[in-house]
Amino acid sequence: MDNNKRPESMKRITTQALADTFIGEQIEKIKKQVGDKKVLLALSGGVDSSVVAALLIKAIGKQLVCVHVNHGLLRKGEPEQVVEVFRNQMNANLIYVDAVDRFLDKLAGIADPEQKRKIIGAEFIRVFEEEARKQEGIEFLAQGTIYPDIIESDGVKAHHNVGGLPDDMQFELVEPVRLLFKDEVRIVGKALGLPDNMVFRQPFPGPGLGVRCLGAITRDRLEAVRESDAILREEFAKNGLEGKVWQYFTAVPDFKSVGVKDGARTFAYPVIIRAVNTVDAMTATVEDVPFSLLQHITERITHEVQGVNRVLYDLTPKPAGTIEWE
Ligand SMILES: Nc1ncnc2c1ncn2[C@@H]1O[C@H](COP(=O)(O)OP(=O)(O)OP(=O)(O)O)[C@@H](O)[C@H]1O
Repeated sequence: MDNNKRPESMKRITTQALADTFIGEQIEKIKKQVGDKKVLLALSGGVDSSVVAALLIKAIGKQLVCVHVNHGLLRKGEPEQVVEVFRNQMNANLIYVDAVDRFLDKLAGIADPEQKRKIIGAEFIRVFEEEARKQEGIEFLAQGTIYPDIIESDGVKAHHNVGGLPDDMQFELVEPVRLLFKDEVRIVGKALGLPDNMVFRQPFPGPGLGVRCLGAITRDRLEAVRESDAILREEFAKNGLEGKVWQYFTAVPDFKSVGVKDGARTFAYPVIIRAVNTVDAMTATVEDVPFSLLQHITERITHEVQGVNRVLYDLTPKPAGTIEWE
């Protein structure tokens, strides 16, 4: 049987009951595959790796070693939430790596988006590899590969997660959600007791806020992206747009403009708001956000976020613009 093909008889997981059955089956499978050995997992706090972590914790408890890398490019509150949910609530074996300085030092002065992405990806593998080498007796690597990853890689085994590890570090893979579609992964995550804001999280680029802090990343602009993004998310949630708008975020360009505050001249950065809807990410339309809400968000960002004196709303559909700015 082709392990990479979803059997036609497999029912779409649409209810908690179906999710519970799936969870029960996977726990048995994982126990059988892993035995008393140790499993390593890179845990981003995104839906896929979080669901895999929760499943494995249920199946093998502390035999799972989760590694969460804080590279400084995560959204506000995310690294804290990973620690709270997995270490404090689920009692998981979680290694939290503070690699903020390491990533930001490597990225200093790098303005080209492609180069930024490459540096972030390569540094992530390096940090993960270092942590893996500190562990003894790891035989398995768990991954949040999902069915679209397999379909997109055309049946070739998808090492979508931590591909790039050196040859002497090849582990047997544990991929319990590999035959599931995203909506099913979310239902399974909910059945496993993961918080809604983790399970129904909007898509987030791999390089994180790094590609929303446009041009060469600086700490002040990165904080401006993180804080303005948190305000945008809070206001969208309060005003019924969370779960309705497909993706929304802020970006901060690397130029300043003149403004005025308390009667004095300012020279500070603008924040760009983007809020789009799409079916397949190939094209996207701009959300018609109520003007009064945009005004309120502008008021909050210009008052609460350091070093910002303007807010712009990106009205560009895809095409001509892409969803992300970099
Ligand atoms: N900061 C991080 N710390 C630990 N692992 C990470 C981190 N960022 C990414 N990963 C690992 O790389 C995988 C792929 O990351 P990517 O950002 O492409 O997200 P994804 O495919 O949507 O998965 P997820 O929903 O788990 O984030 C993640 O599933 C996770 O295993």
